[in-house]
Amino acid sequence: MEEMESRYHSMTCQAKSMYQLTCVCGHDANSHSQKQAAPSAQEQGQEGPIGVLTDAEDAGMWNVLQGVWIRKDGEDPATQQVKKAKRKEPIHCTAQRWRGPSGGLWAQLDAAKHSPGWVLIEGLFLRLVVIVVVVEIDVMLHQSRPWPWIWVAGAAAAACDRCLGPVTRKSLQDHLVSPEAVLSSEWLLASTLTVQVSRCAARRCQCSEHSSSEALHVGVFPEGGACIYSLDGDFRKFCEMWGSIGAVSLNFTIEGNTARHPEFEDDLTVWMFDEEVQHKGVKRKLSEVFNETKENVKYLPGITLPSHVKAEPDLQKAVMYADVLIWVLPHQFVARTVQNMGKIKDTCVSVSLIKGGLELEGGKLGLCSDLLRKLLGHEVGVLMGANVANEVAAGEFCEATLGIKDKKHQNTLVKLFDCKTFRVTAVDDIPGVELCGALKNVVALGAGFCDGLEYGGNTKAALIRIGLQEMKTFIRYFYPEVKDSTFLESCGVADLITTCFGGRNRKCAEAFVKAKGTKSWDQIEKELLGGQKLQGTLTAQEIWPVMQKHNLCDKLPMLTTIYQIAFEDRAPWAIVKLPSGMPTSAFHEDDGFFEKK
Ligand SMILES: NC(=O)C1=CN([C@@H]2O[C@H](COP(=O)(O)OP(=O)(O)OC[C@H]3O[C@@H](n4cnc5c(N)ncnc54)[C@H](O)[C@@H]3O)[C@@H](O)[C@H]2O)C=CC1
Ligand SMILES: O=C(CO)COP(=O)(O)O
Repeated sequence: MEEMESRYHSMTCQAKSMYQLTCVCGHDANSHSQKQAAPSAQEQGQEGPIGVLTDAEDAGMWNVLQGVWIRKDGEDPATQQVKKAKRKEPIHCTAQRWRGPSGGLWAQLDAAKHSPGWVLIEGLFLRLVVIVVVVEIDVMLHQSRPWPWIWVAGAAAAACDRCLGPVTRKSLQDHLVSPEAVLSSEWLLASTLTVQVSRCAARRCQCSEHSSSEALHVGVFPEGGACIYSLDGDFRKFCEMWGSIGAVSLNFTIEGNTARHPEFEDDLTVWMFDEEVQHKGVKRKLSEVFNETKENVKYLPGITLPSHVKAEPDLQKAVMYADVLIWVLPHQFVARTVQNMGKIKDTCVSVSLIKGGLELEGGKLGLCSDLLRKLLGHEVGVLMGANVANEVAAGEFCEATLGIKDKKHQNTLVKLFDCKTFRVTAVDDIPGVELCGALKNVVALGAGFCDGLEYGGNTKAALIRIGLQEMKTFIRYFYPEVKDSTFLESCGVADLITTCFGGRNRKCAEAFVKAKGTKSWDQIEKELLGGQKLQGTLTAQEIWPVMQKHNLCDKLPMLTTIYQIAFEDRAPWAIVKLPSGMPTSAFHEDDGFFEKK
């Protein structure tokens, strides 16, 4: 788990500076090294007697800023065994230093605090070392792209952006070496390869701000992982650049945000459940048409998505390198999809946009995100809100609520999703967010009945209010810890309103009433949704046995009535004949809804 966290963390831009070894006196490794005259890159490898122990000016503590340190165990620093490990606590060193054959400077661990060993405090050729586990080498090698230096190039390009504008990845790749060369290489050889990369970056960066000596060096450990060095050790600049490589392997990013945040990779892969569609009079695969036209002609016609969004019909290929899986499919397909997914990265995190999929499990109400968490074995957050798809795709302003516990993931995911037209607020209330998303679809059926009966705005507003009240009662029954404030987020009241006015559940429920019992829900779904799926009816069926089992029907008269109209032939007008004596409001000022100071 620690390893997983470390890997994922390393891909986050928030982790920018944390792998850096810094002396606790406040200097970073670089500033220490600048106590002496800074030699050229070529000279650095020769500085100090190779393999001879020397005394530095200071013994002391070093901080591992990016959480990972490189060490050798045992008394003898000449050992070939190099280990990477996660570490948050400072490292205590003696004043003993040892310079390895490739110029790496090792400090002896203080035996009073650690088991015998050595820690790398300066990297090859340079004054400071930054070790970053970015991507596993096998992942890089099996990418359809030519070679991992694409990612390196991404960093180099970002480094040059300020002076030259974007440098294309293609042009940088021309200078790069083959992956096989690295696989067969020793770790020291990898450092030779880095020179080629840095030359490549330097050639493209000729402004006074980025001299060639500021280029990045990137090496690859034979056992996996990448190692990034800044040549002359300008730590601040390096940190800025680090952001661009740290999360650059996020395979799934939100279009638009990739342009704003260079730390996310451009590619956005969408697993597209393949089906045949008629396109310009010819039967073709949906994914093929999408990749050609960038339009999902079946599910989101009329919207052209940017060129870096790619459809992948092969589920296993689509997910195998993803760092973030974003779940947006009707909940009835979730379990089957997970079963067919094959291997995913250990460090993956999921975000579910799925509204529905509730299940009673041993008296507890299970959520779709619980199922995903159980099947996938990794962190699952939820993103819900007033987000009718075609409006979001058209770039109209809206908000969403991210429910997630883990702060590290929260920061990255907010950055991934949040933009000017899609504002994301994070809360740590997963059940509150997710259940609001699921239940509002049932209330929307009530709003649709109301429209089918051609009642006016006041009536619908009353239904929305009562619906929100019942949502809260239901949710609190199973999850008493759910916060009142969650209902005021986009996932609560806002999603309820938009769905009751513009959603598919509303639309189908209106048609259901107008058909006066002549059409089934399946028929209406087929006629009106063109292959899309209705979630509110399924969710109503999911919660009904739960409400019965827990004697909630009396407390939830509107949800009960909606179910009875939808599935038990109750007359639609019953929606406005709710029993009297219901609580007039679940939201009194004194129950915490308006959070007290
Ligand atoms: N459409 C919307 O406005 C929003 C939808 N959601 C939620 O996202 C989830 C998905 O909804 P939509 O994208 O609207 O889907 P949808 O209701 O339009 O259903 C069609 C989708 O299901 C996929 N599909 C069909 N058969 C499949 C199968 N056998 N296996 C896997 N996938 C299959 C199709 O490829 C297509 O992407 C739902 O839980 C919904 O509540 C959340 C926010 C907004
Ligand atoms: O969830 C949605 C908007 O946030 C979409 O709602 P419908 O499924 O009712 O269209």
